[in-house]
Amino acid sequence: MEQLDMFAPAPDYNKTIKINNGEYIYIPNFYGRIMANYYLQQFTNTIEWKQESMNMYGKQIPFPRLTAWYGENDKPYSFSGITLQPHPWTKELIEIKDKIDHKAQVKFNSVLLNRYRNGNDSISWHTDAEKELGKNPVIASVNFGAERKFQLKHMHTDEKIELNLKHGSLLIMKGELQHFWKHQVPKTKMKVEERINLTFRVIK
Ligand SMILES: O=C(O)CCC(=O)C(=O)O
Ligand SMILES: [Fe+2]
Repeated sequence: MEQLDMFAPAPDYNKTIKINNGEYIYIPNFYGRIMANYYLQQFTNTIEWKQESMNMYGKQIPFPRLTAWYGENDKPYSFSGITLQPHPWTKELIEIKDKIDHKAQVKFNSVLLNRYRNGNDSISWHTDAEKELGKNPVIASVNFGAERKFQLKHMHTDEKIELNLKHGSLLIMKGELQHFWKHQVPKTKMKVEERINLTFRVIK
């Protein structure tokens, strides 16, 4: 029975992996160490990080991570009961967006940044299937800093997939994935450094 809790190892890198009801591509070395270090430092110092909170049963519960929203200014974004007005693109975000647009063959217009300060910061099971993202959204996620586990779980079959998202890596999720799979970055008891994640999206 223990097997039910096991996460299947990721089969292959750099090419499209077809799973039940979805597809993804994981590219561990999308950025080399020098560029990845540069972006980690830039984003740590220059992004307008905020501690947002969620209203739950009349109480304000802080998110277990810092967030920031950048992109085209006519595209506000709502999730977990909050609406964010984007900051304008920075030079570094545009550079990354151009490289990812090319790779994913999508013109992204917004990016949500998450900053996980230590192992106690996390994002719990959810989908990126908000109305504004439309049907079968492509989500491109870039990672800088500490390696953390990224887990996917099929909503109907409970099938699980786990990836260790490395410094400088890119993960693209597409097809039906957001309608059938939840994802999370769980807390960890291991001593980990900061991690910054950028998820590029198209807001319709
Ligand atoms: O930090 C990550 O890898 C995932 C972030 C995420 O799922 C989100 O912002 O929706
Ligand atoms: Fe997400």
